[in-house]
Formats: sequence, C-alpha cells, structure tokens
Amino acid sequence: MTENALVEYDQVTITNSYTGEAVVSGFSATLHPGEVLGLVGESGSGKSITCRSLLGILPRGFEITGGTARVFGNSAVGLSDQQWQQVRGVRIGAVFQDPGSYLNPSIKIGSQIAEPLRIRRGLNRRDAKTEVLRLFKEVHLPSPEDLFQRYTFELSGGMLQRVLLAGALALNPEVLIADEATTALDVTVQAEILDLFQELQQTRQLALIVVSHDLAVVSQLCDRIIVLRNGEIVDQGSVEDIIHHPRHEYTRLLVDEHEKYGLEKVLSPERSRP
Ligand SMILES: Nc1ncnc2c1ncn2[C@@H]1O[C@H](COP(=O)(O)OP(=O)(O)OP(=O)(O)O)[C@@H](O)[C@H]1O
Repeated sequence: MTENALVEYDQVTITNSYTGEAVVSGFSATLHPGEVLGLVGESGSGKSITCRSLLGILPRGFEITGGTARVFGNSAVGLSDQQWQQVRGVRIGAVFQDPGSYLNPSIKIGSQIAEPLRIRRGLNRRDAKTEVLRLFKEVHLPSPEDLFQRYTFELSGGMLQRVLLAGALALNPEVLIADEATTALDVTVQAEILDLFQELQQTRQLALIVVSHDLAVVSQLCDRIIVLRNGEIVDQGSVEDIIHHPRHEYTRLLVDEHEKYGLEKVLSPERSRP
C-alpha cells in the first residue's frame, strides 16, 4: 500500500457474473490527497463501473474478481454495507449526469441537502439550514435563502448540478467523483461548472476523479489521464503526454476528434505548438 493513498487499484478486474464477461480488466490507478485523475473513453468502456466499485454500488451481479482494490486502506471487496455507508457520501462524494434524477421533486431542495447533515452529522434543524446556506454560497448559487424553499422543477440544469454538488460536499469528503457531471449541460454552463470543480478542488484540497467521454473536459481539470477502451487501460499520462504524445491509436483518434473544438482552451501556446 502506497503511503497516504486514498484509493489504490492494482490490476483490478470487474466481472458481470451473469454473462461471465470482464467489463473492466487489469485496471491500476492510485489516488493521493489533492490529485485530479481523469478517466476518458467512449460509452461502455468501463468508466462508470470503475467509479461505482469505488462507491460500493456495483450493479447486481457485478463483482471485483481480480487484483487488489483498496479504498482508504481497506479492501473494497470485503467491506460490509455498514462499512460502505461510512465511505459513500462521507469520504467519497459523487455527482453524476442528470442531477434532477437524484433529487426528490416533491421535497424542498433545502430540506434534501440538510438531511444528511441532520442524520450523519447530528445537526439540529437550524444549524443544518445554516450549513446548507453556507454550502449553497460555496457553490455560488444565487439567493441561497430563497433557493432553500424551492423545488427541483424551478431550477435549471446548471443550478441543479450546483445543488447536488453542495450535497456531495456536505460531509466534507476527501474524494469527489464527477461522472459525466457536465455532459448534459450547454457549453457555457458546462464551462462554469468546470471552473467551479477547479475552484473547489483547490480550496478544499479535494482529490477529484473526473469521468467523461470528452477529452476536453478531463484535460481542463486533470493532472493525469487514463484512457479506457473495452474495459482496459490503453493509455495514460499527464495531459501533455496524452494530447501531444498519445501512444495508442485510440487516444490519437480521441485527440483528433477534439482538436477542432474544445481542446484549444486547455492548450497553452507551448502545448499547442505543432
Ligand atoms: N447495470 C448494468 N447492467 C448490465 N451491464 C452493465 C450495467 N452497467 C454497465 N454495464 C456494462 O458494463 C460495461 C461498462 O459500462 P460503463 O457504464 O462502466 O461504461 P462507461 O464507460 O461509463 O460508459 P457510459 O458513459 O455509456 O456509461 C458495458 O459493457 C456496459 O454495457
């Protein structure tokens, strides 16, 4: 175990036991405090399944069948439901695509974000509300008091993602997973949310795992990128390595595909020199 590693996966295989198919194989990655790791690859390449294994929410029938998967020093294979509850949402927060589907449309937004603070941190109603308003400000939501009383249908997609992010940060996780968190948003809002991730990562010294099919998104945020294809790592390295020295043909395709739009904002003049 590397000293200080929050997550340490070594040659991990995840299998769909119904079909016998390995959906992720030989996956190795280590995440230290404050590091930003990107997982990129096309649909079905195993990005989400890998993240779900970190949260203890693999789909039914899916299991880790090979390698060593350690989360905060413990084997992810042997953790009980109770132990996962001390990890998921507590030490590892997560936000996904389609934030609205993770919130209850018939309960006011503020109460939903306050709930984990009351249950997990034991705050009373007033203190939980104060903390939610602070979190809303931290994610730059306008008029937090007003927002506290609103319902999901009254908010835009970008605002909902900020609300979900506030919820994911409520218990001060050390790791945040952003799984296609900006995919459904329009370009301007996507840029704002990416800036927010960057800001939060720095102010909170979060370790961040950014999952996207979009190389521009991971390039903007990440120190290191892993390229997945059909459940296997085909390339990995720094943003510069991946963009300028892609080793695998598939990475080259990803770079070519994105060259015309998106990547220029993460390429410094030095980086974008032919
Ligand atoms: N709930 C599930 N039941 C059955 N198979 C699944 C399930 N979730 C994922 N898979 C399969 O596992 C493999 C990896 O999928 P995964 O969702 O991790 O890919 P991904 O790279 O995140 O793509 P996407 O962005 O489309 O979710 C795929 O073959 C997919 O069909």
